[in-house]
Amino acid sequence: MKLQVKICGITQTDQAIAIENAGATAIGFICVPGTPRYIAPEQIRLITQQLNVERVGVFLNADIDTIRETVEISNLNVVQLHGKESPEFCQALRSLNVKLIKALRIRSQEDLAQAQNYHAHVDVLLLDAYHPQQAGGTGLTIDWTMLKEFNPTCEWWLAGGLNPENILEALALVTPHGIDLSSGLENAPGDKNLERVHQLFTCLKSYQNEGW
Ligand SMILES: O=C(O)c1ccccc1N[C@@H]1O[C@H](COP(=O)(O)O)[C@@H](O)[C@H]1O
Repeated sequence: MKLQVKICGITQTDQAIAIENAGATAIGFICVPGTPRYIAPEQIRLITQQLNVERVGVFLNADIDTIRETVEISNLNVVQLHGKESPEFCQALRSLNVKLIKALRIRSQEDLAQAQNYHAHVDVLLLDAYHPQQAGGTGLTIDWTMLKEFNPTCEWWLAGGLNPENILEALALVTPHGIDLSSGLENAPGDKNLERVHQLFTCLKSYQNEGW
């Protein structure tokens, strides 16, 4: 199966198109007001109407009505839940008919064990690094050696501090179905560095050529 590559925290149309052309399979938008990469639904729509790949909205403890309205206005087809949303909440979101990603912030095997409560209710489990104050986009990495035995019954994607310098080291230790990158490809929050994006896809070509 081809590795899924989500690039998150997009705020500019030209960068979104360049990142899609570079090989991303999903483009992510931060729908969390008050955070540095936040982008309003009407602005997201202007970008998503130009895209042909998956269009992901990232939410943090939002209610179902807010998520539904944002999905409709923004023309999203994937929802990523990055807060303390319960398995029951994930199940309720199935009514929206979007692909559902649940992020778990991992600092221990106990955090990882939470995955078993979610895999029946979502399409993808996304493992991100834990930070005591910030919900995401922290640039912190997970201790990848903790994930060696991780093998849920649904797809799983790796996130947290990935960048062109460390991606091959991570993928030598674990074999996720997808990867998700944000701050490791930025000039500043919300402003992607396209040179680093191209460096990433050059690294990934060598990974795919090795038969993964
Ligand atoms: O990026 C943000 O600002 C953000 C805000 C609130 C929730 C999630 C957020 N980003 C997610 O964080 C991970 C990893 O980011 P990084 O590569 O470590 O910078 C990614 O899944 C983003 O969707």
